[in-house]
Amino acid sequence: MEKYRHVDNILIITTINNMKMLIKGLLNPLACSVLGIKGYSTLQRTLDTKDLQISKVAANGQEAKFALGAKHSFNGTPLEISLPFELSRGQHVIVEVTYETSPRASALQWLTPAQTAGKKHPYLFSQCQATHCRSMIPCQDTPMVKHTYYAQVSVPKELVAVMGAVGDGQEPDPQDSSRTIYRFRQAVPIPSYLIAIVVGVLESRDIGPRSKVWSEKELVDQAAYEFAETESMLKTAEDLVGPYVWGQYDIVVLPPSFPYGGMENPCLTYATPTLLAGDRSLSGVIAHEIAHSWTGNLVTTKSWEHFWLNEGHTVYLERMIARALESEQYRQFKAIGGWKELQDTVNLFGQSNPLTNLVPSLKEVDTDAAFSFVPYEKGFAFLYHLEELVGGPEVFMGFVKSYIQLYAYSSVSTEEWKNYLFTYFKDKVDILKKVDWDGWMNTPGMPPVHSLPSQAKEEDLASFSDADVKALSSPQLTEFLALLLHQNPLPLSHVKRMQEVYNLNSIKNCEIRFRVEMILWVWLHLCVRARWEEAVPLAFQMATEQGRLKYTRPLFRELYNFEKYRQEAVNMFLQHRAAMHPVTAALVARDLKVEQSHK
Ligand SMILES: CC/C=C\C/C=C\C[C@@H](O)/C=C/C=C/C=C\[C@@H](O)CCCC(=O)O
Ligand SMILES: [Zn+2]
Repeated sequence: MEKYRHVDNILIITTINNMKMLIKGLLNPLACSVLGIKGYSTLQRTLDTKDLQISKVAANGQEAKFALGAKHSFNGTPLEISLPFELSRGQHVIVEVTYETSPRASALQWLTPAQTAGKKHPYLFSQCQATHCRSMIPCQDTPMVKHTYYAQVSVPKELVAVMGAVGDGQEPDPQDSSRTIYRFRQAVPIPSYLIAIVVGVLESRDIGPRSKVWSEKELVDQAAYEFAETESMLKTAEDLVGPYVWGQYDIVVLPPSFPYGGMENPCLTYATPTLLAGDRSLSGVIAHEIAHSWTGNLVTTKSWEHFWLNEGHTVYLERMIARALESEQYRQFKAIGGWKELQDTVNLFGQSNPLTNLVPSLKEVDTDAAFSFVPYEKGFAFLYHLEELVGGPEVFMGFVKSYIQLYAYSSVSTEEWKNYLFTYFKDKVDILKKVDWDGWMNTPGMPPVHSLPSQAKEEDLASFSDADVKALSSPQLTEFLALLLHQNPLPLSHVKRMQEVYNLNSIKNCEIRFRVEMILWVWLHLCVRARWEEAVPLAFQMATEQGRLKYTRPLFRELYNFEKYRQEAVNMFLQHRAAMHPVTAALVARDLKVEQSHK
């Protein structure tokens, strides 16, 4: 099968100025062969855009007429280009779009010097998944289309630019000696959501033969220590699923406003600074992002309805890496934690909410609002269930490796994945036919089968002694507290007793800034849910000092649900909104029933 069908290239020539990217994006020949073309005779080409100011379009150097279509509430505006000449089948044409981005581009967060660790220079980072690339580049903003790209980025010489691509040199900007040009090449075809750029006062440290860690200098040595296991994770993943095709594997630690734990941009994984626990206890997120180098970035979901193909397989592979590096018991421990995350999500969305389907309909649904742990943990639970049916982890990993080899560089749907599962396990078709496919794929709520190891039970909790809890490692203590979050709200007396015994509130003074971010988040969630007023100021501090959605949204929701502090929660959000990432601000506004901002 031709692996590179419809590969086209995007050339990005950009000058980064304050709050704007002035870009001349060039779409190369083959682009037009996939641009929603209705037929080779028509001259209409359509690209996705959002809040872009288009100044000029040319085709093979000839000015081309263009028009922006109807603006959608969250999907942006189609850019319709009329080519000034007829096209014949297979003909090549270069489409050149000159434009600039908006200060409110949803893919970009522009940080003032005050919001950075160094406090002297501004900072920019992009987050394109799922459909924000169109606010940065006019493109075919769908995971079913893959393209290579080459980029030339001009930035003030005090700043450094990195991208989700292999660096191709840098030199002073010939047009402005106060600026530097950085060049990048992504030679492996990728979907638009994996285009990534970070610009700031960045330093790097080598952490392996193909890996650097990047961040502001204030965090870079801590980050180098935290992510020192990267190469062993990469090698373990290669042993499991084949060669790493991307060349470089770097990690950039972003400012605390970054909304996610990590993001799998090829060659450049993004990481939240809340992973800098000081004891490498949160490196599972890096294993997750490394696993995406195969499941998600090489084999990609064809549309966001099939997102579970990216995330379910990646969580499964992440936990197989953990199994190889730690133990099968550790994989089970993480699986139990994942099942509880799934229970939380289903409780939050509602048992009958169709967005808790493994394959939801997303028609007219904002993917950011639809995002949850369902594709991750219901997807993992489903693959774990299949693993048990077909004969265990080694047998099922044979399928996963084969599926990756077959669909590498392509985009896949659930139906295609299922067809190959039946082909691969042709001697187990009778077993596979007994799977409750509709119950797993198209039914809301918890899975029809719970095949994970038994949960710690309520009575187990009671058996914990003070000494037991004090002996727990960070991840174990986090898991212990998370167990309590899944029970009914603790009485205020219990939470106060826990504070007496474990002195968890003092945890905020820990010498390493984020060491117990996760524990503190769970502990504060428990306290506010128990309506313990003494915990409220710390909860507000935690909810606003970092912007990881996994922490920020639940804390703001819990504070909003604490009647006495509802107005304070709204006021605190309004006070911090301008400094928040646009996606975080939009989602917390929705949670607190506050009007969206249109800055
Ligand atoms: C059913 C949902 C369909 C599509 C959603 C796709 C993307 C949603 C968009 O909001 C981007 C999500 C990016 C996630 C990045 C990293 C995650 O793997 C980890 C998030 C949890 C964490 O903070 O650890
Ligand atoms: Zn992921």
